[in-house]
Amino acid sequence: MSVVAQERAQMVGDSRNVVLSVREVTVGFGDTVVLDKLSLDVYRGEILGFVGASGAGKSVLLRTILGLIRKRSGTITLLGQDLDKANDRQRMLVDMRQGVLFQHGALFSALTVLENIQVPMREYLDLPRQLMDELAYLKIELVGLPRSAAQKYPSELSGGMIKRAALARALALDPDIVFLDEPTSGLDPIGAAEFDELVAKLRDTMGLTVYMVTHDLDSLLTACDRIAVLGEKRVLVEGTVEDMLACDDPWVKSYFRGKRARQIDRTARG
Ligand SMILES: Nc1ncnc2c1ncn2[C@@H]1O[C@H](COP(=O)(O)OP(=O)(O)OP(=O)(O)O)[C@@H](O)[C@H]1O
Repeated sequence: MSVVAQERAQMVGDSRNVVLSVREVTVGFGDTVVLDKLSLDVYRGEILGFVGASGAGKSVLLRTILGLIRKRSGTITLLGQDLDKANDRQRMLVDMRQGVLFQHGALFSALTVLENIQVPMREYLDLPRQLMDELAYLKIELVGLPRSAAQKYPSELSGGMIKRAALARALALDPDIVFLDEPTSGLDPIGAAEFDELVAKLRDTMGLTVYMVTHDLDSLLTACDRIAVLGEKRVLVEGTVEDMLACDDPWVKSYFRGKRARQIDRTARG
């Protein structure tokens, strides 16, 4: 957790303020169980990196948390609200306090960047046009896009700009938590590192909590405060990079102690 986030957490008297709590969640399709009694906590102000082998169920968990897939059992408490017990209004309030950046950005191609950012505002708020424009421009600035990007369509943007525009849309309602699904996939290493820096900056300045599904070792090793590894249908191990290095699970070992990881570690240590 960053110093700023820690200070903020201490101010409210709880340095381990849980924003998302997943308890014994089981999800399956037909005869196949994908997640089996999986539990995971995400704390306020942290960047949690969620990693696991391809097909392990990272997207399934994310979609379950977002209410897009029905779980078989277990509880998910987001921002203090047990999602199973939420009525429509409570669900809407939780939805307003979370932002999502789907893989590949998932911007509406027929809308400009400005209009894309305004989609959540139109859905949840009743604001005059001029105010919505001002707010959207603020988000554009926040994610490091030039003002001129506002009137562009997604097809006119580079991959990195699309990610930033999608992040701006995820931040449209000043959420408490953002879910990022493979945010740096498709970006070159410099673009990916810049995106990671942006996410860390937003966490520091806005006190944002970040749940990041990623395969990107650089992100995991340099941007994330904590890492959770999905395997065998549950969270195999969670903790710091050191905890990953100390883990004896073969997949975790090969992932975090492989050649690529050693290269990143050497670069980080200068
Ligand atoms: N709607 C669905 N119906 C049936 N099976 C599904 C459905 N969605 C996902 N699955 C299965 O659940 C398993 C986990 O898939 P998921 O997409 O969550 O993996 P992942 O960890 O996100 O993989 P990747 O890193 O490759 O994106 C896979 O075997 C997939 O085929």
